[in-house]
Amino acid sequence: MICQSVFFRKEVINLTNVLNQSVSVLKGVGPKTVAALQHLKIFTLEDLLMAYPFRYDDYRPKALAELIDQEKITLRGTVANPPVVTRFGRKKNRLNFRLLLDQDVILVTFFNQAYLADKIETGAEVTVFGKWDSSRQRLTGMKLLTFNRNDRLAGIYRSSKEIKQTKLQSLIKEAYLKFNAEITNLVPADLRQRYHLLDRKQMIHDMHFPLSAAAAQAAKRSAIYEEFFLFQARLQYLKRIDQKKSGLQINYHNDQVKKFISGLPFELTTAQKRSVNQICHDMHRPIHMNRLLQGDVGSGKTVVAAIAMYAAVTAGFQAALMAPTEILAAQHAEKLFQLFQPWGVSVGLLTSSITAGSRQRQELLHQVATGKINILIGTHALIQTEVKFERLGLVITDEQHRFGVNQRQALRLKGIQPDVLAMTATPIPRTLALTTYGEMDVSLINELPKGRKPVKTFWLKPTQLQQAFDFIKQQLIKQQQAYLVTPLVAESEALDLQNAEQLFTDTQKFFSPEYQVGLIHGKMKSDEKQRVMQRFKSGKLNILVATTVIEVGVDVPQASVIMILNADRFGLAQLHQLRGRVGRSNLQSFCLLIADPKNEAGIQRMQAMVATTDGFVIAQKDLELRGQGEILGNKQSGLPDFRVGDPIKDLKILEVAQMDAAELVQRPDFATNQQTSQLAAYLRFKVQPKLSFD
Ligand SMILES: Nc1ncnc2c1ncn2[C@@H]1O[C@H](COP(=O)(O)OP(=O)(O)OP(=O)(O)O)[C@@H](O)[C@H]1O
Repeated sequence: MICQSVFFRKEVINLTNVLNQSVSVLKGVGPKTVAALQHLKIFTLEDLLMAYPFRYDDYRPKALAELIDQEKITLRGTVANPPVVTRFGRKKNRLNFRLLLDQDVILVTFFNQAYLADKIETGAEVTVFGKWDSSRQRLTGMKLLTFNRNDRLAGIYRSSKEIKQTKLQSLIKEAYLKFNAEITNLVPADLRQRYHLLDRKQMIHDMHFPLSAAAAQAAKRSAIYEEFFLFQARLQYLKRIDQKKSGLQINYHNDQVKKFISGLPFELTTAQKRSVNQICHDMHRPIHMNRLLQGDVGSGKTVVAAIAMYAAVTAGFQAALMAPTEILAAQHAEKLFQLFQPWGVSVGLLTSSITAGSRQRQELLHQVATGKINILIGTHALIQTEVKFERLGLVITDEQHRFGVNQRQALRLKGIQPDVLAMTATPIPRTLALTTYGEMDVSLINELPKGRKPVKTFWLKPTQLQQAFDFIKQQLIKQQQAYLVTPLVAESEALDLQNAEQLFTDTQKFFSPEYQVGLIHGKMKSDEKQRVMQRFKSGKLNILVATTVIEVGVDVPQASVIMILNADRFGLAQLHQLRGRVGRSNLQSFCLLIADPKNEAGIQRMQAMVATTDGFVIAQKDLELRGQGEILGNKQSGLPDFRVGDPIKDLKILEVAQMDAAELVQRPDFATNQQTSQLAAYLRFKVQPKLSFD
């Protein structure tokens, strides 16, 4: 029995390997085509087979009576007169001929395809795909088809300049014809039966070459389930491996950590305490920690991270903190420096503006490598190969969805199994959180520090700008500070900068000479930005005019008002982040949204912001509104890219597939059970190379 199952597993892996071969095994696929396919994220035969069409063109000839106006259809008939080519404009032409269909005659027009004239002979039968105009009884030809009795729905794929539609279609066809025997089911039979899903081979066939629209639809339903199921299974499998693997045991000094906590200028909230306990418990276990710290803006994640880092240092380890922007890295470094100085913990800051090869950089790297620096903070500069730690025990990533999985893995590579803590303020609903962070354990900070007052939010029209300025002045009189934010409005960065500069000038005019105004934007050099930020923090500047560079994490508790111009240009998640820059102390804070939205979605976004300050409610609303019109900051949700499934539109399928995958993969007999061994082998194969750094 044991022998059999081992043999069975080996065979499965071999089969998996066949489809994991490079596309170069196909006829006529040389290095150029390989490179072109790679741009479309197609590397292996399996990628090619799973590069599904985004729509279908119907190549089955229809009868005139069946046609609907403006529909793309195919007609087959006899050419009634020789084609006439008329030239117009500089390089344009039109080709007209009449097509006889039983008793009816219709006009066919091809634009700028005069070369087709040679192929259209009077009396010959032709098949034309095009757009039907019923009022003029005219077909605008798009394609002259070579008639094939088996023609059906033709898949239309995402193609590129380097690799054209027809080439892609023929490659997929070839891959399917040659290798379809290697396609094996990954979703176990009982789940396929339960949801009436297609066999995988049939599904892939019908996704590419469906016999009917209904067949394509059924295949798509199965493909969406499979995609979500495999995604989640992979995350769960990673988690399973992580749980089994031995990790670092960080024997921190409990008394020292307690002392450190009681030395903080405030009492931790219950949610912060709970998170600290969970993190410390994980670190102490000889099992690898992979935890997500989720908390709304201003909920106090940073101090929790600081306690974890301090704990690691008391056990003789180093810790690293990776932030998404230089401003944020510098802010963290400054705060942690102050916090840790009395405790004899050394903090270093490494960013790309400390230039390569400079003395300062060499010295810092040396101190990190020899363990003189206990805590290193930085941007993605931390993952460069030149950075070597003496004894890295804990890695923290801030706003982790901004880092790719590879970047996170590269940082982990730097220690021997360091524990990992990721922090995020993105309040995504539970189901979607599972999709993004499914392989992680989660600590949730679901309360704000005591005494915090919800930020009062007002929506004003651009004509009320004067009133807004007056209101801001009242706050400044009370020694408080203000942010004025302009979004990226124009296509060109230069124009955006002009907008910010204009606002800066207007603001100065209004508030000078009593109040000092600063300007910060993405085009400034990083040390310049930091200087401006520093002046704002120290209170030398009363107002900071900013583009969205201040969006994440900036912490200036004395700032109590934020005004956002053209607020309807932002997505809800981004507005919530921006608003989170105020309300970070006991001061009553205000958010003024200046907007004149042009569409319903914009109006609803403004209303949602006024109605609630709860990040989870905002996130839910964001999902509902998504797709209704262009919004900036769409990428903020941090959701992975799927090929066929849409995690928002297909949320129901996502939920079911996630639950099924999680349940299956965590079963003790997952790898050996006949039902799931195929899937286990597939996951092992998919996951293994990526984990080589472990
Ligand atoms: N328990 C607490 N009581 C009072 N103040 C606190 C508490 N915890 C944190 N703070 C303060 O609240 C402010 C916000 O905390 P922090 O910067 O850690 O929030 P965050 O969760 O990282 O926010 P964001 O996601 O917006 O960056 C800081 O000034 C911090 O010193």
